[in-house]
Amino acid sequence: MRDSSIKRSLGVDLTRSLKESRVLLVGAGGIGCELLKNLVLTGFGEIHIIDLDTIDLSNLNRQFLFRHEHIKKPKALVAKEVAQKFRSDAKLEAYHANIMDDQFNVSWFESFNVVFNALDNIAARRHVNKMCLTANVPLIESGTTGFNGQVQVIQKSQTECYDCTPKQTPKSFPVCTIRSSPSQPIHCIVWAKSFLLPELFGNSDEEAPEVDNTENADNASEIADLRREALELKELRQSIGTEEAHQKVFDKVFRRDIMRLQGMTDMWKELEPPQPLDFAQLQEESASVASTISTQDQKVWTLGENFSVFRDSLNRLAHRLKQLQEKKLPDQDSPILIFDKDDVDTLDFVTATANLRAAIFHIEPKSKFDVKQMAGNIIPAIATTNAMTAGLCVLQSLKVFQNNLMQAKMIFLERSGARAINSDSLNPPHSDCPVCSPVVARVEIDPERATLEHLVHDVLQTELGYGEDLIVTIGDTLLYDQDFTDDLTKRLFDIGIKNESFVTVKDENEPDTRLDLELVIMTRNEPSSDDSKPATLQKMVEIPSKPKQPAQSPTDDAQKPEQPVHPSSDDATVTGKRKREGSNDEVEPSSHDAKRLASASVPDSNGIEAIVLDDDEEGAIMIDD
Ligand SMILES: Nc1ncnc2c1ncn2[C@@H]1O[C@H](COP(=O)(O)OP(=O)(O)OP(=O)(O)O)[C@@H](O)[C@H]1O
Ligand SMILES: [Zn+2]
Repeated sequence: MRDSSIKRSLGVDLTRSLKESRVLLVGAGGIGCELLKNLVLTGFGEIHIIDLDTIDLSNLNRQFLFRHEHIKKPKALVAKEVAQKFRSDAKLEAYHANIMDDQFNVSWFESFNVVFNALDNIAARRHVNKMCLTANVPLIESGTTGFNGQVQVIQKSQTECYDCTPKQTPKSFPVCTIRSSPSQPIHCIVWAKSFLLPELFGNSDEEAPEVDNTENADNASEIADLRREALELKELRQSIGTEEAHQKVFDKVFRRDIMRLQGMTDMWKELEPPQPLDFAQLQEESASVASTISTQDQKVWTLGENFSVFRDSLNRLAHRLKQLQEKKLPDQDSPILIFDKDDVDTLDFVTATANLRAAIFHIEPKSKFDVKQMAGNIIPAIATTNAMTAGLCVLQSLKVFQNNLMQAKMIFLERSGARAINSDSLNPPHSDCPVCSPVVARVEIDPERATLEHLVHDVLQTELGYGEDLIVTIGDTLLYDQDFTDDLTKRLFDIGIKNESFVTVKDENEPDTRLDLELVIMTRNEPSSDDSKPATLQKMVEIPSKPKQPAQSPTDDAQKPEQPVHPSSDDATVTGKRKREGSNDEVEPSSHDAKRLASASVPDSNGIEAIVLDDDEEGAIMIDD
């Protein structure tokens, strides 16, 4: 976009703020590539991009900054290089690194006006959320799955943070369902990917996260049997690479193990018992199968075809393993092969063996394409969802730059509802959120002299007025409480507290208990003089009391805590009252007026008429002109 067009759309003031801004983009994948293009073309002045990964063939269909010649190159560096061509005066900085590395500390985060998350995992999202809260930098969090997308604006003390609502952990299946009584295609796929493949080619001692191995009185004997079976399979590993390997594996997992299960009649009172497969019969059926069958990934293969792909992929994997073994140096660990959705040999093996197992348990088979989605835990990434989400991220960030957090929204992209784009007001922070409810304070220490006692007595008790009853922890490790004073005389550095460590302080004083306190430890650059205190608070902070839990009225019981909260239009921060159940279309008149005003053409301080982009009442994006 030309500068003059940007100015006309955003107004002179906002355009200038963007030009002078310094923003961080975390992740240069599906959303990240789109977002970087938007940021550059909208005129953001300085953009830092970080991504730990290199470019893969499977990224090219939607991560449009990348081309075939970029495969194996760092995403962040290529993204910077390509986006620079859109606007030569944009200042871009790229890091091929993990955002969780220590070098990206609170002070570094503080140097940005806004941070954009375009990540694909909870751990990194949580980390950036915490860093932004501590550095008091607004965060625009985003994510997509298939046709669904979400954008959330997070600002310390004013909105919900990423961790205010619990996040779903990936689904796991009980070990007995996977190993003895599958009833869905996914059970057979998890068995092939997380049990059979690792037993034959991988690290079978590692527990797969999607298999729940918890033992209890009901499944103890079954688990003992399964251990024995696994041991037999391990022995079979020796035969891998020989002519008869596929028959040995087949006879064990698709015949003998199944006959044992069949014999457990109690299990099959309600269900149809499993039927072992016959090697000779399938050998015959597969004789006429074309050798190209495994390339037909949208077709659901017949039993004979699955048998053929099983035999063929087992040979391919065995050959690869042998080659790796031959190259292995004496001091290296034994080579292994692990599942990767983009590794055709492992995907063929998992598809074929999952389908053979599905036939045994009377479960519908799946195409290789479907198995790839299910085994890779992937919901297909859709380029247009990413593009729309990235656009919405920028629109939301404009409100932050306009100091207009009241107008910022939680945005949802959906395919199923009446509208593609829906919005909701931002919720205030949850008072019991372990991440954003603590008060943050900084403590400067002289690393040579400061002990835990200096922290507890000088800073917490003398400066901040804590009583005797407090608990000090770092991560999950207890540093101090009234009954544990062993480390008091030790130097902070010697008990694992370094520059930018987070130390949590909990007040145990009843009844007037203060909110939790998060201390960020900052080491002094210059050694301090001997008569100065080794640990001091950088700036005094107020630590309010914990809010008392209100007595619940009967009507409160009907309200779920997750329900959205409307901001009241005249509040400085996002606080407000709960929306009534089923009142999605309810509009507050005062906020309505505010929105109409914001979306009208208004002359800015230079008299230029700005066309302001905004959400309308219904959640759609509107451009007034
Ligand atoms: N801790 C981290 N530090 C830096 N970048 C990260 C971190 N965790 C994830 N990322 C990056 O975030 C991006 C997320 O993008 P996306 O969701 O499109 O995933 P992808 O790995 O590119 O694609 P897919 O998983 O669908 O094959 C990836 O490029 C990934 O490397
Ligand atoms: Zn929170």
